[in-house]
Amino acid sequence: MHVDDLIWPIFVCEGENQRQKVSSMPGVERVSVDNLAEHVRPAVELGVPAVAIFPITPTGLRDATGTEALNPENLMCRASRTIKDAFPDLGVIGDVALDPYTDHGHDGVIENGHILNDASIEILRQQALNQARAGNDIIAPSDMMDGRVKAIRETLDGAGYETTRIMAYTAKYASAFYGPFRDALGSGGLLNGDKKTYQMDPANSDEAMREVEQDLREGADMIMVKPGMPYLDIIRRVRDKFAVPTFAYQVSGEYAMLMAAIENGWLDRDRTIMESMIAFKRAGCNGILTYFALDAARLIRCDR
Ligand SMILES: NCC(=O)CCC(=O)O
Ligand SMILES: [Mg+2]
Repeated sequence: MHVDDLIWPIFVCEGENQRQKVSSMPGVERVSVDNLAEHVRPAVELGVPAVAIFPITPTGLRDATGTEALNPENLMCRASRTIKDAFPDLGVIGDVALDPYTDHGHDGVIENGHILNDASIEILRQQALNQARAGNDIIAPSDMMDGRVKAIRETLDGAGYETTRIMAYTAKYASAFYGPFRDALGSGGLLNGDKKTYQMDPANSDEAMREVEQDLREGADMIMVKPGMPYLDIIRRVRDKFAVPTFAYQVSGEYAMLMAAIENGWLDRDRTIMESMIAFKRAGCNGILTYFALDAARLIRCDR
């Protein structure tokens, strides 16, 4: 386990001098762009190689097709430029999906209650390009539409962003463990229905193999399994079958669950955090997206 294995997800909000607590994720904050460089400085100092930005779009900027996702001045783009200006060597990852921008909370566009796969992809490819132009090093499509990796790769290559990498949220399960994240983004109350027609069934493990095969064929550089701890078997299957760079996302619900027990004194903080990290490595992960990234980095460096 190395500090190099860690990716820190961060929440960015509008306003000035904001640092808002996320009640269901103790220790996690939403930070405004003016505070962002200070916020990520410890990650840089600890040697964490990358952050993943999650913007909180004000309700008034959300609409049915996620128009704000394509705005070069949106929160994601301003956050990305701010981080890159302050710390050019810190990797910046941007999610591509419409859920932070839609008024219905779905990852794509909806018609008569159904997600429109191909119409969504046409927007997602432009969203990816918008983020690449802002300086994101890695585009991380988390929408789960079929064919989006190929479309995004073609769009990036066509615009001269051949070196912008794609980390595909490939095996993203329709999970209850995302609850606190939707709380952090303020999208929980907005969501109409559920995401089961495009995210995966937790009972299905073979489908994850087909999803990985497809995303790799379409040009994904790295693939991700999400959530993390309840899906270690999927990570192991992916590593054994494909031996490609594989990442896990230890999601908000996993963080909330561990923090709740830690704060009650029911679990030992440091040992629990590190054991959860080591479990990902043992399962075959090359990297871990985790809200514990700074804590884990300090523990690894033993300078807490
Ligand atoms: N696309 C990013 C997420 O959905 C994160 C989920 C979580 O942390 O619960
Ligand atoms: Mg897929």
